[in-house]
Amino acid sequence: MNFQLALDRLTRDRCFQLLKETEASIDWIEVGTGVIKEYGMTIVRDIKTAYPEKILVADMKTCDAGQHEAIQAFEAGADITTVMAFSADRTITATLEVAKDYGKRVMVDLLGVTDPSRLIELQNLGVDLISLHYGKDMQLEGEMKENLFTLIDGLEGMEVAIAGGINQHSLSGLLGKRLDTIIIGSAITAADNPGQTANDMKKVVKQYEVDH
Ligand SMILES: O=C([C@H](O)CO)[C@H](O)[C@H](O)COP(=O)(O)O
Repeated sequence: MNFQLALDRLTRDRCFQLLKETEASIDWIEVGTGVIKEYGMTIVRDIKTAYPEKILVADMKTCDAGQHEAIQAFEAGADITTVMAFSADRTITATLEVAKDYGKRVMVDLLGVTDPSRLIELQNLGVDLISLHYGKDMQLEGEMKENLFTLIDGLEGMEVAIAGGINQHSLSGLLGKRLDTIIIGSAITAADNPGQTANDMKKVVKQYEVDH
């Protein structure tokens, strides 16, 4: 299972500091939407240059102009760019086409999607990587709900990531689910000791994999 660190609402210096402290525990680095809005594609480029061996996810959250934004992300060095599942099909296919040209990938963000039939449509469009997402603002109303998983009931042939306020307490409850990537942001980035927290959380995941 991949462990993805989401860098959100942070300064550039803090992003690099956090990466230094956590790099041994993380597999994928996500440059968060707000960080990209603050610093542009330059920070995606600079992080990929500093960590070429890590998979870099540019959380573009594209919802239109798919071709242009995917080119921006991949030219900056992203391995994966994100596009919103509610976007027009044409936006999603345009993003997928660019990814194919670059030999890169697209993660489709399911934020706001409640109808499982959209998953079938996405699969028919050629999507092979999705993220279940309980948004930052939704988190103000409580923790991620179990019904998020109904979206992927019976789903096969797609890699599944999950994000949304996952912390040291909720992590273990996710490990029995059909998940390929766990995305963690503030539980690590706002921790007193991010390096230790990332290490502890990664250990829980690794131990689960050893046991199952
Ligand atoms: O995508 C995210 C969110 O929409 C803010 O841009 C976060 O990266 C994702 O939710 C993970 O962060 P946490 O919820 O803080 O774990």
